[in-house]
Amino acid sequence: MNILTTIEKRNSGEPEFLQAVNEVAEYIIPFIGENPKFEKYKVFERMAEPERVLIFRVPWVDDAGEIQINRGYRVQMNSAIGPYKGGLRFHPSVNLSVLKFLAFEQTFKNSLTGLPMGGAKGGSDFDPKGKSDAEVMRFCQSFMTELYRHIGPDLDVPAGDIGVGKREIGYLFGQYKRLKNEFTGVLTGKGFEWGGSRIRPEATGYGLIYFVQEIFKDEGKTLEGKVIAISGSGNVAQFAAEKSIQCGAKVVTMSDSNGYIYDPEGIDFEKLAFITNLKEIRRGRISEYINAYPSANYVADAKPWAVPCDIALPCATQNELNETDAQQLINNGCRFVAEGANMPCTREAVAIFNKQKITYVPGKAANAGGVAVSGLEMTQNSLRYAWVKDKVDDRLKMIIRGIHATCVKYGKEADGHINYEKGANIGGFVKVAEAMIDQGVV
Ligand SMILES: NC(=O)C1=CN([C@@H]2O[C@H](COP(=O)(O)OP(=O)(O)OC[C@H]3O[C@@H](n4cnc5c(N)ncnc54)[C@H](O)[C@@H]3O)[C@@H](O)[C@H]2O)C=CC1
Ligand SMILES: O=C(O)CCC(=O)C(=O)O
Repeated sequence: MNILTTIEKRNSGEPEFLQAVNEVAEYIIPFIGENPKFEKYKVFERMAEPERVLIFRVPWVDDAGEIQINRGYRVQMNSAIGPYKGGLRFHPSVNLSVLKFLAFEQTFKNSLTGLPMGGAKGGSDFDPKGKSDAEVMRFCQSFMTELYRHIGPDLDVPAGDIGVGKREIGYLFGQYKRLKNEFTGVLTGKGFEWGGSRIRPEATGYGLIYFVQEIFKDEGKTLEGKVIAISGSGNVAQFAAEKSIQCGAKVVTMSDSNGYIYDPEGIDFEKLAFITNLKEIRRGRISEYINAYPSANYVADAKPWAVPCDIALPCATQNELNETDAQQLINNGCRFVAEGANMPCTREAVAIFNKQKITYVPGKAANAGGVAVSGLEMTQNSLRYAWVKDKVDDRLKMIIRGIHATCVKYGKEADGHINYEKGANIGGFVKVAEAMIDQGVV
């Protein structure tokens, strides 16, 4: 039976996970064909099977005194090159398939950073939207009351993802410290005052723009005056927008799960500060933007891909950009797509980008800046030291340059076009695969 048939049979009913595996397989299976040792040691088959999956009950009491029950998960995918590392997602759509796809992607992404981090992901179907701070705290405490047994600074170091920001990391860290009676770097994305790294909040969004700048640099271009469509309005979207504006680009859209805003004059620093306050403090909806800035439009129940732009940065969630969106973006002049989110483009959308030679950068390369700075936070915690902002930012730029170079090395095609997806998948695979062979059949 061929490799993919076995994996598909074993994971039937997990569409997101199989989508992620199929994407990687498209490039890795031919690569394995040219490098038979990887076949002999069944490296790809082993990489597609998590080392461990934890599923647990998370009971908590809401503000009305009612008992609520959610499901918690941690998928510890691969520890060949370092401790498990990857975020926690709190969102009603969370299930095993989604977390396995994210943990699988994370393994390749972490490898690309060049830092010693394995791959993991976790979370819960808990929805923080509409919950009080006290409810979020009680949920986080209950979640950590089980998770703490399975993580540690040299074992597994979770961080944030959708629905998990500084507030949630604080509650999770507080409970871990209380249960273990020790102050260690068991989570990243911590507050600066208690072990967090400078630039970690900004890192995913900034890293995404640094990656686009690397591509433009090779072509002798800059971001000055470029029109950018961004989806999402959370952590990644906000800091991708901030860095884009700093570089002289014009950001015209942002969105949430209810719809998007289109501001043809561009979202400037003041307007972005309004969005940050709206999302991080008031926890409101993006539709409120047009009350403050009436010259912008709000489009309900839609994604921002019909808007003319030079560059599209999907920064919300998986499968948010399909083949119709891809063709519409191209018809409107878009020539660059870089994923701030994990797997936001469907396979059909990517096929259209590849066929029409649109520069497309997958999330495992383009959004690796976040986990890279998490890795630097782990380093600082081990040193019991805190680097200044510029030092972390310089390291982030250096890591992104390295990832770009790896993609070019493995992804350059005969006609000079760079297939970043091919480059990222092969580049991420090689290091993990070699480590797995070195460590025997485990
Ligand atoms: N936070 C980080 O450091 C990293 C995050 N990512 C990825 O970036 C994406 C966004 O994550 P964050 O910004 O951290 O989360 P966040 O919770 O700060 O923001 C999520 C954003 O996505 C929107 N969203 C969620 N579900 C949606 C849906 N079904 N349709 C449309 N919009 C939706 C939300 O309204 C919000 O604007 C995710 O795919 C995440 O896995 C990737 C690398 C690192
Ligand atoms: O910072 C981290 O450890 C995880 C970031 C993350 O979840 C991701 O890269 O998707």
